[in-house]
Amino acid sequence: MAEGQGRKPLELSGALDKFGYEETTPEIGREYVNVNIVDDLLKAESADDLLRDLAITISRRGVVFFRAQTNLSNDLQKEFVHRLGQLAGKPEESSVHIFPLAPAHVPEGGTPDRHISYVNSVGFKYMFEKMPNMDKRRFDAAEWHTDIQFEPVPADYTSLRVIKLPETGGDTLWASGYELYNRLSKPYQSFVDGLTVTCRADCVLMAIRNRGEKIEEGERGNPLNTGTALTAVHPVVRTNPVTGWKSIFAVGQFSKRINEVNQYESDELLKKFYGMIQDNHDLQCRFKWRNPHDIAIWDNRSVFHRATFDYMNLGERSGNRAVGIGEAPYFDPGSKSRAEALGLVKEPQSNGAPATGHAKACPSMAAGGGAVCPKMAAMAANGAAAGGNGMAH
Ligand SMILES: O=C(O)CCC(=O)C(=O)O
Ligand SMILES: [Fe+2]
Repeated sequence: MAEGQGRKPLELSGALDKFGYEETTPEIGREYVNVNIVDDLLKAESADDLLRDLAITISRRGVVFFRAQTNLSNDLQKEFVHRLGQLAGKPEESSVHIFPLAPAHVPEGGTPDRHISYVNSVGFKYMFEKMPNMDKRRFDAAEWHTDIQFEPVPADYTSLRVIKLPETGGDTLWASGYELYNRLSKPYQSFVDGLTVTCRADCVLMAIRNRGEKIEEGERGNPLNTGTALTAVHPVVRTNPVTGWKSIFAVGQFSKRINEVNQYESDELLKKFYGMIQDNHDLQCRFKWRNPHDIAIWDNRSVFHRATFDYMNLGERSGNRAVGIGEAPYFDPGSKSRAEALGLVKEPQSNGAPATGHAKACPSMAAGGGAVCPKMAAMAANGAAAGGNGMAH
């Protein structure tokens, strides 16, 4: 049995209830208002309860934001992300990731630190200019991905604190992997459950080949993350140990090949998952960085994210990223989708379309086969909006 399989999801204690927040969209994202991570959480008397509840909240909402955390140093940011993971039950051997390449550019005032990745526009420019076949479009919007998916033991929580902002632009987007899974029909879910995907860091391997850069071969946050292969096999449907919910995990630039099907089918499936994110913007959220030291923390097990490179003439953008290492990904066949766990599953009609509102209560429509409700048809003819269960008859 894979490690973590059968693990019980974590429950909130309510420790965070005293803080105000706004849900970014119904599906994903939460922004806490007027909370200082250092004073109100890390150094609070009940820090463990607060941080455990925050980890659970990040895992449930996918991504959480705090504004203007000006007293959060690199060291505290690393401690923060590591403690979130520990309190949410990550294995003892997992710590904070070391990116396999040394940063191409440590921004002014930044100290070289192998546990911090500098997400810096000057560094990107340097990197992109040296990349063959880098077309304009890919320069404007990075690709959807989940961080360091090429490691055998990849990320749980990533924290990104943006320190230097352009005049405008540089928003980051997140998309819910839970909801990608929810939007597949039952037979499709059964088909993808249990498949595996090979992930590889081609961009890093290319930098080594083309620019002769040296790889960090020592432990990168876990004894299993070593060597130069930068390749791992993971489940296509991953169970999040904190929520117990299933998520599609095979999305983005590192996901190369679905192993149990032929090349053509693998290409099709990967394209389908990626396309579902692009076609369903109601499972995404977008964050506008407004102040230096705004911070986002997300759960890479169940969300994807994407940077926007639309600010190149509008000033430098620079962020400090600390990435926690979680557990080896697993698929627990006993786990549920988020919709099933929360009782949000809609009953399918015989034509496969989900029955909602009036359609559930109406005897004509419940008969299926595309039968039309006479009352709704009459109301539509009168120009009235038909909806809700209030029209049951
Ligand atoms: O710069 C951004 O908006 C996000 C970059 C990114 O992918 C990351 O920090 O993991
Ligand atoms: Fe990333």
